[in-house]
Amino acid sequence: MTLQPTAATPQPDFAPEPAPRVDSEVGPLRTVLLHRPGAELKRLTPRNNDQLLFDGIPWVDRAQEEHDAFSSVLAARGVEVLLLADLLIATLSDDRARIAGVHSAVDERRLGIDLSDALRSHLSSAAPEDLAGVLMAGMTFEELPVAEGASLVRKMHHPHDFAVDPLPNLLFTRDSSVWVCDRVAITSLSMPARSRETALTDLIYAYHPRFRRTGRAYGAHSAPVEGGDVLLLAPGVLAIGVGERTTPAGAESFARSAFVDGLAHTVLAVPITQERATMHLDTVCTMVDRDAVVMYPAVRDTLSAYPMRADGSGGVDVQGPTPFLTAAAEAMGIERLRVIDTGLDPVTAEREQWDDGNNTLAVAPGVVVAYERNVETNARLEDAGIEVLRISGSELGSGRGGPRCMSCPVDRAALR
Ligand SMILES: NC(=[NH2+])NCCC[C@H](N)C(=O)O
Repeated sequence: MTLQPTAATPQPDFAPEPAPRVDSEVGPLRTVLLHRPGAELKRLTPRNNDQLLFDGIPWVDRAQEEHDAFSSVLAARGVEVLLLADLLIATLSDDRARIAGVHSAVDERRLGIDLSDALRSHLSSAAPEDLAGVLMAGMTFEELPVAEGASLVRKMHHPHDFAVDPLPNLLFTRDSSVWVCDRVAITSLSMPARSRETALTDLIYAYHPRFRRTGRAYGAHSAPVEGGDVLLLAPGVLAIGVGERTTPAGAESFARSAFVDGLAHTVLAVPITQERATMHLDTVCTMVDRDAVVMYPAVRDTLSAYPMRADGSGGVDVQGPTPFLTAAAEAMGIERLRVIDTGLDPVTAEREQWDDGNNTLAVAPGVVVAYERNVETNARLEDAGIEVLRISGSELGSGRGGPRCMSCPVDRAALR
């Protein structure tokens, strides 16, 4: 029986768009979320850059030029580029989003009651662009729109201290949300310098009209999982790096919730060294084709995995450890996962790994965006038949992230 709409049923006057989804690392990229670096980078100084997870002080204008060129390369390949600031500003025109946004920025433990009240009421009436500006770039005590001498906190802080911390790592949109199938997971970032980023992605996905129909993955879990650790090896197969950022509890909870939601049948937890150079799995390994990865040679033979599957009664069955490449191929249902042999001497390999040579963003199977500076790795990728779209990253790279870190795929076409 076909249900006929009653007169009271409002009819859409256009066919609804198919819901965005991401099932793989390499399916043709249709839509991606980037963040064009802005005023938040101007907050970096030699005194705070370590804490804010930058290895240098970027030249902001040049970083923006490099980023614009990155966006253009994607757009030229037919990718729709969404910019986080644009989405945030549009989101903040919704009053509920504005209230939540103000709440996320004002920390009573830092500001005390008087200053918090004053800042909340100021931000609540700010224009969406101005509120978005504060949410991203933070605010110093000197910039507080509150009369001098209003509170002890105000008097005793240095004018350049942050009343609201800046978020320079917003640039790395990969980490603060991750799409699995047709759902988005707001991650749980482990470093204090980044934890507030997810308040912004949470707002965007909750209130931006574009994502009204998007469901959530990973729910309100809080065990640390960062998107840079999550690789969608194939539909239904995830690899999750466990190291400096994602914890064993994070990987296990993410797997459990993916099984419950029917988003994956196998999740491989992959231990990675807990150090700055390898803060996420995508710093040592990214997919460049349906069945191929580029991998830091030093981990090629040692990377292992704990395969997790649903145990049939709501829990997680854990196996391993076993070699990563074998476990991945088995879960993906392929004979073997090809590793593009970068054949580099250990010193060149270490230098190019540090400069995000292994951190490529696939725009289609066999087509990746990579930093041009990693000359040797890129040459080997091309020898293996991968098309490399080079971008410059002399300034962008100072935050220790490459094309994959700087992008969050929102929609990829299915692999055939
Ligand atoms: N997916 C990635 N590898 N992201 C890189 C993040 C870099 C950032 N400065 C951090 O330390 O958190």
